[in-house]
Amino acid sequence: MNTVGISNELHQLLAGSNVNVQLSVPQLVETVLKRNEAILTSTGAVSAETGKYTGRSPKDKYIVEELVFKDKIDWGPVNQPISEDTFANLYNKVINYLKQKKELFVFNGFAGADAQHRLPIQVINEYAWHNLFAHQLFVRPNDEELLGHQAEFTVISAPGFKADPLVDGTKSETFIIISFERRTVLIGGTEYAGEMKKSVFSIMNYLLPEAGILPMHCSANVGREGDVALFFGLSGTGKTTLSADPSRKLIGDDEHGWSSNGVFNIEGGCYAKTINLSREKEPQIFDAIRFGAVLENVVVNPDTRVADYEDGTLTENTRAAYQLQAISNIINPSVAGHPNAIIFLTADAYGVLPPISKLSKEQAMYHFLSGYTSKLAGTERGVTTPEATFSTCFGSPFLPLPATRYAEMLGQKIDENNSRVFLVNTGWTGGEYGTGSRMKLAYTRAMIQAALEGELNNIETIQDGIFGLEIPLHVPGVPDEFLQPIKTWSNQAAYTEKATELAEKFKDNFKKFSNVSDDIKKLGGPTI
Ligand SMILES: Nc1ncnc2c1ncn2[C@@H]1O[C@H](COP(=O)(O)OP(=O)(O)O)[C@@H](O)[C@H]1O
Ligand SMILES: C=C(OP(=O)(O)O)C(=O)O
Ligand SMILES: [Mn+2]
Repeated sequence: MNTVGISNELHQLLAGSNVNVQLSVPQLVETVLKRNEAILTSTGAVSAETGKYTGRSPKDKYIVEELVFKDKIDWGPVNQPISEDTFANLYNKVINYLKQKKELFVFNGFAGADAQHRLPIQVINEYAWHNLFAHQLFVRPNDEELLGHQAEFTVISAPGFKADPLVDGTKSETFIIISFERRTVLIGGTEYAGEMKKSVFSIMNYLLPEAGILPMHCSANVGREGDVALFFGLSGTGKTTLSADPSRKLIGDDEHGWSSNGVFNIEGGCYAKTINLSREKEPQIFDAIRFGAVLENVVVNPDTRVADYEDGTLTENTRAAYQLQAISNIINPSVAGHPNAIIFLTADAYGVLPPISKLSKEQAMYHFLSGYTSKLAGTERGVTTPEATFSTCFGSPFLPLPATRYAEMLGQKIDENNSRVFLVNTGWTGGEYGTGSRMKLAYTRAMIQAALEGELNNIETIQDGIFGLEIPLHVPGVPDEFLQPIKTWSNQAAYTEKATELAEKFKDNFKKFSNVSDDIKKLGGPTI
């Protein structure tokens, strides 16, 4: 076996296995096709299907309850405890399972584009296409970095290994378990590649705050003047779509750290939704899907091998994974200065939040902690229509520490850097989900452009009567009446009723933040 780059313990455990370490992208593509794990498509990308699991399984995600970490983790439905024994038992079973495979695939690289703050990681895969995904999504080492590479965290993904809940102490056949003590993520039972990247993100959400760095579930790009913008949002709210902007260089589409030097990407690639993807609306993403890219659950014509992005038969959560370099205007390495503008994206299925509004400092903190949005179909198992949710910090599924820890850091950083904050509704307008329609992407882009270019700094605004948000009266390229939700509803009483219902939900949800300052409680939320 080629043992270069395998940690000692694993080396012993996997002795005798045929381990392919650090295959190149062409080698991986070749292997994926040879093993019939995926098919080649007309653009040169490969396309894989993941069977039963086409989105994340949050209910099957655990953190091992280890003494040193026990008091730090925010235990609950997101961070479910699992015992050390349960983990050890599953770990051994997974290793034994992997040893029986004809070949395995290993990627050595980093989480974190900033050399000062990165985490050396190792990803061990049963499937070659998952290893190709790891190559695209994580930060690749150069030759010199590879020589000195010493993994500090290992991700083991064995989708073909299914747990037996009765014996193994899991809830289902699927498990995603993080052990901070053994510095390992163990994944079994699911083929959805997103689990690998999001579990590494969860690890970084634990490790970075200890180093004084704020980890963020956001995309980021930089303008001609070097001005940095962040786009926070839960899945499907537009982080990837809106950060791909021909007039701004992409830093990253999903996970970033904010240190005392500025922001850096945690990843080396993007994971774009491809449902209804068109070259006309999203040219950069469309063109990134070429050789080396991995399509997931996209329906492909078996003869022409043309991908049909309109087809959501397998899932709404169809995806493409590609390295950042597949986008033409990126910043490399993915490191930039402090954010000038911060945008909170929310896909409001009630259709009552303004398409863009300016937030005061208190409102920014209130909305960051609230993290109101809708879970959109597909990304999590079982969600088939938009579901209103409050996801603290716009990323609660990935936060091992209490939300207030991240919020305090954000508040301080916004103060220090005078970053402007906007709330952008990329969800529904003219009525709630079902009667209204999804916000037009071209309008959202126009509003974001205006915000980032400073055009909304000193303009006339009107205060929303229910949420207290400052709504601009005019935005270039967007009809005035579109800016105020009440004007987009045909029945204004119905609007008020729905908006009030949502405002009450905000207030109920915020009750759990008892330690938050009175200013944020009084000035941040709905005014009714
Ligand atoms: N107004 C809008 N703003 C942003 N995205 C929109 C809008 N209308 C429709 N969409 C679609 O919503 C999806 C947003 O998903 P994505 O950018 O991948 O979200 P995230 O990266 O936050 O998970 C894309 O498929 C995009 O085409
Ligand atoms: C990959 C995911 O994130 P996003 O939809 O934000 O890209 C996910 O939540 O599984
Ligand atoms: Mn995304």
